Amino acid sequence: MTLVIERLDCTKAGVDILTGIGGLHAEAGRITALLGANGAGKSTLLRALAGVDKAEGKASLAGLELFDMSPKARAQAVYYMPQESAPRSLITVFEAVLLARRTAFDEPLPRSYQAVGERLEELSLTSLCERPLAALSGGQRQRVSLALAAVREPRILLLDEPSSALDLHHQLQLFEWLGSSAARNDTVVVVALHDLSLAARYADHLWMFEPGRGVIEGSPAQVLTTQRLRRVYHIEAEIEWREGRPATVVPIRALPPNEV
Ligand SMILES: Nc1ncnc2c1ncn2[C@@H]1O[C@H](COP(=O)(O)OP(=O)(O)OP(=O)(O)O)[C@@H](O)[C@H]1O
Repeated sequence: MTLVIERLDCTKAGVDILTGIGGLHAEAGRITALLGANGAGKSTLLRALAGVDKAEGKASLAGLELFDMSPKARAQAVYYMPQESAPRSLITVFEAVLLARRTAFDEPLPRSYQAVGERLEELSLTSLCERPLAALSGGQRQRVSLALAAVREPRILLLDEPSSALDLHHQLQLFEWLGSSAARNDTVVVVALHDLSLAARYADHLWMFEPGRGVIEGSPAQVLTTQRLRRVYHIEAEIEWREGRPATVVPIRALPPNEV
């Protein structure tokens, strides 16, 4: 199963944010990372796919035409997790995740309890399940946001910088969990990321905003080149390879405009 974006255009407040984006694929069961500089349009692309931002286009997954779906069906099939983490509410972690599950599934309560328990366990949140959302740290709230997303079991999961508040242990744990969860559930997972080493290591496929070319796609080995990092991020960088693929991107220095 593959998400295919044939074309996508998005205008906000009279400004063209995305024009002529197309020719993009994201295979189910794999992690696709979405890369690009600040303001390139990563969040807008994910929000447009989810129907959160108004956009025109043609995108499909196994015969499902995203832009022809009712808002309700689209909200069930495609979930967008924003950069901001779960709200500082007084309901507990368990209640919040259970509510998300019950909103998405009409099922017997014990089944919901089981699904919620499993997701909390997988994301190391069991010990926090009685804690109000307002009493969590930033990283803990970001992991709760992931549980809120995962428990809905969308066919397409779009994550906007899901590891920005996480310590190193939880970053690695998140991407390992994401990879196995995508494969187990045959979910299309697209993750907007600034950390190129995480993208190199965990993504099978990359989409990258490149000035003048829209969004290009390819394997980490095809996309992550030092020349392209100069053009996209205006940096000098070294790329370390392990087992035939880029493993770590080491930023060396920010380039002044006359060197890009
Ligand atoms: N409501 C809006 N009205 C006008 N322009 C907007 C609006 N929202 C976003 N933009 C512009 O759209 C462009 C893309 O923004 P977007 O948030 O998608 O970028 P991004 O790649 O996710 O950036 P970042 O890495 O900083 O999160 C930016 O230039 C931004 O200023």
